[in-house]
Amino acid sequence: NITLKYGAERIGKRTDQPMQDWRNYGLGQFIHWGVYAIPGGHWNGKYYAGAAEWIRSWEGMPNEAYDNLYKEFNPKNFNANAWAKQAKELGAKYVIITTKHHDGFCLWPSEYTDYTIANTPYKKDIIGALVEAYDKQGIDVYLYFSIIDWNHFGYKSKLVTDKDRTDYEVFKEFTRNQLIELLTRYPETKGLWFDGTWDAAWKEQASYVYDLDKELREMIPGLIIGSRFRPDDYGNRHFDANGNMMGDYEQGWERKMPNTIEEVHGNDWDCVMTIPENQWGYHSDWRGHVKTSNELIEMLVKAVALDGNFVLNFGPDGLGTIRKEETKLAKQVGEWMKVNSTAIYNCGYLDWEKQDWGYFTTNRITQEKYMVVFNQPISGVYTVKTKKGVSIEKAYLLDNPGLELSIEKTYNNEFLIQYNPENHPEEPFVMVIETNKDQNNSDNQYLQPK
Ligand SMILES: COc1ccc([C@@H]2N[C@@H](C)[C@@H](O)[C@H]2O)cc1
Repeated sequence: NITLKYGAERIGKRTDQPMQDWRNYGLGQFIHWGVYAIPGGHWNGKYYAGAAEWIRSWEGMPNEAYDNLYKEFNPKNFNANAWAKQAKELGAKYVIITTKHHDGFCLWPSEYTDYTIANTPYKKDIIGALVEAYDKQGIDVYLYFSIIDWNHFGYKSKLVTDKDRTDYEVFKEFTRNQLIELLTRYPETKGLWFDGTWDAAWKEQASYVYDLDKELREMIPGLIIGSRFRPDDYGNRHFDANGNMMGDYEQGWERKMPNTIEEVHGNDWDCVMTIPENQWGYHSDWRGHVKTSNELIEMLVKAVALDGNFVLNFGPDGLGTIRKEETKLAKQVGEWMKVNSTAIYNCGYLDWEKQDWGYFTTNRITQEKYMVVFNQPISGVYTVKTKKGVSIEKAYLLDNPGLELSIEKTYNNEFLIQYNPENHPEEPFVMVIETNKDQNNSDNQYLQPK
């Protein structure tokens, strides 16, 4: 190990209640909304093939044109309560909302720039309305904040000249002011989801970011910040020069998933996922593959089975409407969650060998074990390899506990559960398994979920 002044502040997982609550969410919702939703991936009749929230960087979109779009931002269909209600029905336990994306447009009336919602025809505080609406639904609120800010004169991707450096100092104070402003205005905030921290300029700011991180955490005890925020003494993000994770969970899985528990290095982590292949902000013409509910459910279960959270993104359009494809998927996933969320909420990794039929999850509080089935074996035989001395005594469907499934124990301590449904299930289903080691959990000493 080398000595670091600005390396990982902690080795190992946080064990405080706010972090345990975060760990037990399972499913979250991402909201990407801003002025980029007005063009929705098109300009002058031309189609922008990139991610819609990046359209300002496209040569087909003059900066001048983009930077004036806010003057027509007037989402007359915006209804924060409707969004929060839909998220509740989806089964999301937390929401991450873009306060400011790379374009620098602020969805709250920041006093540190004029480029905010206050100077649009809409005028009203979008973030405040969303925080209140989601809070009312009992959904914890996290704020996305882009360090990159194309609108601020002092933002630089790299520091070359002395003027770059003096301008960047102004930008650093502006960034600090906005973050303090957000946590002051919205003290219900449970955490910050930083993005746009890959620039060389930012990677040189270990000391400033270390102090800012501390200052923000002092403002809201228990505040949760991921691994994308701080650079260490050598400009490393996510993992410091000693390989220790900085921040409270790994933000390394954007539009991708780990496949093994080893890949998550024993850390907490989230996977943030788009419904189309690569659109976070609203694009009116999704091309390529659009994920089905069963694909999204499998990603959710896979994330939970590997001790992570799955955060599904929604990109409302320029008038504040959540598009029909997203509404349909929210309903489908929500219906599945109504029946099966027992295998998701408060659940995580079970260290039994992964089998082809699907994923194991286990409730961290009750130790109850689940098999979430995606690949029904033609044989009707579900193989389960437990740990030494652990035998399966009972197996049944989560949504039909009365129907006990037959279990055979083989000579090498494998268990074969037999299940042949008369008709092919249309979506993933959950089996509950009870073992000889499952003591009566009613009096367990673990903290109860909130
Ligand atoms: C390839 O570089 C990037 C940079 C930023 C992103 C942003 N992170 C996601 C969470 C969205 O906000 C996307 O715009 C994606 C890809």
